[in-house]
Amino acid sequence: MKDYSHLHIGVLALQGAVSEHLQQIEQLGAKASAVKKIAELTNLDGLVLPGGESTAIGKLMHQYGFIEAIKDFASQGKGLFGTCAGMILLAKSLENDPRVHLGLMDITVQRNAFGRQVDSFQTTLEVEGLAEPYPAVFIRAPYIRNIDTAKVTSLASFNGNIVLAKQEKLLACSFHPELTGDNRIMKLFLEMC
Ligand SMILES: NC(=O)CC[C@H](N)C(=O)O
Repeated sequence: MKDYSHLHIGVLALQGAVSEHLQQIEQLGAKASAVKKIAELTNLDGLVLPGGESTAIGKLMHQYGFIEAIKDFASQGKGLFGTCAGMILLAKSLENDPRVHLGLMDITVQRNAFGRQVDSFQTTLEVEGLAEPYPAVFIRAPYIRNIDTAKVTSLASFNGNIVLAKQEKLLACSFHPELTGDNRIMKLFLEMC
């Protein structure tokens, strides 16, 4: 197994699925910390923005100064991985919502994009760079409507919509990679960090 013990990855712990991410990062051999204050960003190599409720997380991020602090973190070349609500937080624009939170990634994201009937589901995805299909769990998930193709690379699609994309050291996915035992997407992120 590859050694990631030199990496220290944070998980933004304002709301949402935090502990599963911490476990997955540790499973891969990196150091993992829950981040509740901006001072805890110091010395991290990367940060996961977890799934949850993007409006709630965004509000708390504004309240605690995380918007500026995370933009600054990204400008230092540190990695950011937005999963589900985290993808919404990274997006430069939202299709069905006037809000922009971090606005770091050149993608347009549609919230709750799969509608009510298929609220939550699991499927397998072909992912660029992975030899075997990846089991992906979607929970009231967003997807990417548009990317700036000069800057962003699509790594996986589902029914013609992008659900995993990368832009330099930013990674965003629609699904919850922390909810299956399969840590290959997290590993992709550690490689970027
Ligand atoms: N599982 C999730 O993170 C859901 C995201 C949520 N629907 C939102 O808009 O914030």
